[in-house]
Amino acid sequence: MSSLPLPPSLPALFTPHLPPSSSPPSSRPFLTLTFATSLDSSLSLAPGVRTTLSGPASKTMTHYLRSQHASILIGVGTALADDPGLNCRIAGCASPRPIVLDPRGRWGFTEDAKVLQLARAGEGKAPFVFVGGGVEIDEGRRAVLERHGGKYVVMGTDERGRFAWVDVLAAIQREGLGSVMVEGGGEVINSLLRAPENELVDSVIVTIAPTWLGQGGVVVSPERTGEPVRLTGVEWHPLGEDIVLCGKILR
Ligand SMILES: NC(=O)C1=CN([C@@H]2O[C@H](COP(=O)(O)OP(=O)(O)OC[C@H]3O[C@@H](n4cnc5c(N)ncnc54)[C@H](O)[C@@H]3O)[C@@H](O)[C@H]2O)C=CC1
Ligand SMILES: Nc1nc(O)c(N)c(N[C@@H]2O[C@H](COP(=O)(O)O)[C@@H](O)[C@H]2O)n1
Repeated sequence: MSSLPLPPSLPALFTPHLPPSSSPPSSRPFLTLTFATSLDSSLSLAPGVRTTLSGPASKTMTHYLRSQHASILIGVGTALADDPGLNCRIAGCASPRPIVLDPRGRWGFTEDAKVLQLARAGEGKAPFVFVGGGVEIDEGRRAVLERHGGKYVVMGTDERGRFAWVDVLAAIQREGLGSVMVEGGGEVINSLLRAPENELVDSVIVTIAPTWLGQGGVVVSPERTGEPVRLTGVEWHPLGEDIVLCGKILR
């Protein structure tokens, strides 16, 4: 796979919004919430449809962000829709450990999944798949995952079949992963942006693409469980034709 060139000015712009390179031991991983959105707050044209929003410059930024996190997290909806690679394609950069939230065990991957192809090629890492306690794990699939260096992690779920975000972060911490970049999709982002879960978010980096996807898309709009969720300490960085918004959630 061809690698992306890293513009020398890029790291300095984003370092203040990324996990600190050295910090005292923390009780939970540093969490960066990052995604690309349209002007009408859509992540994709429709559920299950892979949709390119980022231009080349902001896509490179996303790969730089991947290199600066120990792990990258998506929901199973994104795994099924996008068959993503979840690696870092900047030459010489480390790739994060992919984590897929799959409480009901819906991800029927084979070894042709892009993330596993990349792991085999030494260009990425195999995923840790977080499944609910009631899931009957397919032993063939477990073997495929473990052969590539991945694994299933069994977690407790709430009455709606969801993981509590504090439990997800505790499990990530137990794996020795000190930071996580949450990339999507809609359900994952909306569940993390609502109060009180949004207290777990350390940094927000959003690529805004100059496009309206129209109705029917997967929309970022969290349930209103408290005050409106506002960012503070905001910076806007134009990258190509996109603009990248960085900030912290106002407490
Ligand atoms: N533009 C962008 O940056 C991105 C776009 N996408 C797009 O988003 C779409 C997928 O979004 P969704 O359908 O909303 O799927 P999703 O990726 O948010 O996955 C939803 C599933 O994840 C699991 N999940 C979510 N939150 C959970 C929690 N707290 N505990 C346990 N399990 C949880 C559940 O099984 C749920 O059904 C795709 O079309 C994809 O292309 C995805 C990532 C980034
Ligand atoms: N930053 C960004 N811009 C877009 O336009 C996107 N569609 C996404 N999607 C996310 O990236 C994953 C694909 O990753 P690979 O290129 O296959 O490694 C996709 O699954 C979404 O999480 N991101």
